Amino acid sequence: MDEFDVVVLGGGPTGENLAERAHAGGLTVALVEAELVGGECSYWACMPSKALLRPAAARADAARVAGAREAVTGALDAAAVLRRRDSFASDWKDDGQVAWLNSAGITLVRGHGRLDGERRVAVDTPDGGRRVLTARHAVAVCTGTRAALPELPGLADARPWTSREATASQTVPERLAVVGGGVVAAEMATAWRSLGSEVTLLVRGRRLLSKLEPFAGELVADSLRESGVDVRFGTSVTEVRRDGPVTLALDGGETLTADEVLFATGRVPATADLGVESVGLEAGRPIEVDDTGLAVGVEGGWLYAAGDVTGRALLTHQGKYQGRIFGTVIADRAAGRELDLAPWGRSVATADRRAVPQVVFTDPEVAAVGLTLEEAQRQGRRVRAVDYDLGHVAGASLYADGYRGRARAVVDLDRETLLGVTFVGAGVAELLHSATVAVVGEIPLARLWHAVPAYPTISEIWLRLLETYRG
Ligand SMILES: Cc1cc2nc3c(=O)[nH]c(=O)nc-3n(C[C@H](O)[C@H](O)[C@H](O)COP(=O)(O)OP(=O)(O)OC[C@H]3O[C@@H](n4cnc5c(N)ncnc54)[C@H](O)[C@@H]3O)c2cc1C
Ligand SMILES: NC(=O)c1ccc[n+]([C@@H]2O[C@H](COP(=O)([O-])OP(=O)(O)OC[C@H]3O[C@@H](n4cnc5c(N)ncnc54)[C@H](O)[C@@H]3O)[C@@H](O)[C@H]2O)c1
Repeated sequence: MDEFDVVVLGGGPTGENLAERAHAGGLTVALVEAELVGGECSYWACMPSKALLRPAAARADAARVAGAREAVTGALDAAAVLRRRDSFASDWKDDGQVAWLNSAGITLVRGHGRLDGERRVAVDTPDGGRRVLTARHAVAVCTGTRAALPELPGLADARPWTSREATASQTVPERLAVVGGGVVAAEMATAWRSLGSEVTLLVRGRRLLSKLEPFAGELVADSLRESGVDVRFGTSVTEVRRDGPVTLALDGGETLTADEVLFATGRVPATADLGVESVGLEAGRPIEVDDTGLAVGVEGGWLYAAGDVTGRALLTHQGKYQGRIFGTVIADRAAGRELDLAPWGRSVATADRRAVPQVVFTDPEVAAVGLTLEEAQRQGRRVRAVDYDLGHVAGASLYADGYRGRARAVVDLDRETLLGVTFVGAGVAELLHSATVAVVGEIPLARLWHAVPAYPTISEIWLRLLETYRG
């Protein structure tokens, strides 16, 4: 039997960060990984998807500026884009990340791990063996999610793409059907259209990106349509059949034939085959945690979870944030050090509730942090939405001819601080951190007037939002 202070289950970005912080706090740590160290993000999610999207954005930026436009008349070189994507996915090899684990003093145990009662993890190792690890202080579950596929006749036999194939495909399908209206659907429709696929986007609901401000999905849908994507709202797939190409039966009675179909229909937490029943939790459900990472409903204060598997915020940077905080908490509790549990304190993941930033790398980009107007109103806050057309900002009009975009700030009228900010437009991704700082810092609008944006940058949107609020 192997004994460590901490056993981390899952070596994605969250598990790596949690392991590193626990080790830096003086503990011995084993990290159990069933596939590749680095997790979904490195090989089948953030990195390859953004590598697929970046060439399209670079080309579109140039094509929107007279003078540069004339220099970018050809199509993207799909083979070169896919090769660059491969290198960002490290050719699906994890040597670099394993070297980092070794240098950080963390013990890697390869294999599929399962909880096996209190403080125990049983690992099925690749050589067919079984290794039981025990944890003196904590087990941390960081196993992430898997793609969710709906129950549809014929789907399993039709070999649909999930986010994995959509980010790793070595060929560009001539016709691609995309099912879903969330972030994966919008980004992957953008990416594959830019590489030459005829894309049909089948959205069950009435809008794209429904968790964000409504104008975000509207601007992205308009632009997808202009790029040639056939965007169909209020459309559901009822049956799937593959005989060479794939044929989708749609609820309106029509059929659609494509070479590949991507189901981008959400995620399920990776707890189905994790032995969670052995500690009294329900398989297939997210592991709910408190703000220090402790699993709710498990006695003894030894089981932690972080990242996507908790369902708190399905984003790499939020998982890493939780990993940093919860790893430190585990080390502090083991050493008997006092925790700082006040909101925004060192030992609690307050930002998960108040200030989650996200960039959707479509064209236009969507960058948002904190609450939308609808969420703030649902919480009963006294708020006002301040809107501004980004195209009217001097820096934006220099950035692109006919710049199209919009910004919204959600102002807490009682405190005159910001609860949320959304920017939609080309090149807004790098603006987002300014908004995150304003929301996390609860900076009064009266003080924001003194944060002077450089002229002529897109950041002048801050000044315009403040002027619009003042009236
Ligand atoms: C297409 C796509 C694009 C995305 N783009 C972005 C983006 O641009 N920015 C962003 O912030 N987020 C993005 N995300 C979300 C991001 O990928 C996740 O939030 C992030 O990967 C979560 O990290 P994690 O460590 O919690 O889980 P994961 O990255 O899923 O890692 C979990 C690890 O646990 C391992 N594991 C699971 N079960 C076991 C077991 N029983 N035993 C041993 N090991 C196990 C898995 O093999 C995996 O390596 C994207 C997601 C998708 C699908
Ligand atoms: N740039 C980024 O930050 C980025 C990129 C990709 C993914 N992610 C994260 O990954 C997570 C997963 O993204 P996602 O797009 O897979 O999930 P999602 O929950 O954002 O969207 C799922 C979509 O599928 C639809 N859907 C669900 N079941 C369906 C069905 N049976 N038939 C038709 N449509 C159905 C939903 O209505 C929704 O539009 C998100 O939380 C997202 O934040 C982030």
